[in-house]
Amino acid sequence: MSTDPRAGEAAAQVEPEILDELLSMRASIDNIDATLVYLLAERFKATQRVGVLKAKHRLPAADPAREKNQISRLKRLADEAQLDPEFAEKFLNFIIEEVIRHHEAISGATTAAPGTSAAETSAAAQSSRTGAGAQASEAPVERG
Ligand SMILES: C=C(O[C@@H]1C=C(C(=O)O)C=C[C@H]1O)C(=O)O
Repeated sequence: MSTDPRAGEAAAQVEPEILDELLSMRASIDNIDATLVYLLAERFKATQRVGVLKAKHRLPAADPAREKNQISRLKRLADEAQLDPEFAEKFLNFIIEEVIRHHEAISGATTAAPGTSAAETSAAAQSSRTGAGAQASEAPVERG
C-alpha cells in the first residue's frame, strides 16, 4: 500500500499502475508549483524596487500603457504556447492589481503625515483610484 501523500483519495480507488502514473504526474505538478512560487517571489521583489523608485520620484502607482503592452505581449506568447490567452490576461491582471495596491501602500507610507497608518493611506489611495469606498489594504508595506 502506498504511503505517498500525493496519492490522496485515488490511493484506495485505482489499480497500482494507474496510481503510479498519477503519482508521477503529481510529482511534476509539485515541481511546477514550487517554480511558480519562486518566480512570483522574484517578480514581486522586482516590482517592490519599482514601487520604491516610483514613490521616491512621485510617479503614479499604475502605468496603464505599460500594462497594455505587457498584456498583449503575454497573450501572444500564451497563444503560441497553447495556453488560453484570456486566462493569461486574467492571471496577469490579478497580479498587476496586487502590485499596484503594494505601490500605493509604499507611496502612502512614504508621503503620509506623521501618525497616519499605511493601511489608512493605502485605503485612501485605493478609493481615489477606483472611486470605491475605502477598504483596508491587506498588503504588507514591505512587499512590491
Ligand atoms: C511594476 C510596475 O507597476 C505597475 C505594475 C505592473 C506589472 O506588475 O507588470 C505594470 C505596470 C504598472 O501598472 C511598472 O510600472 O513597471
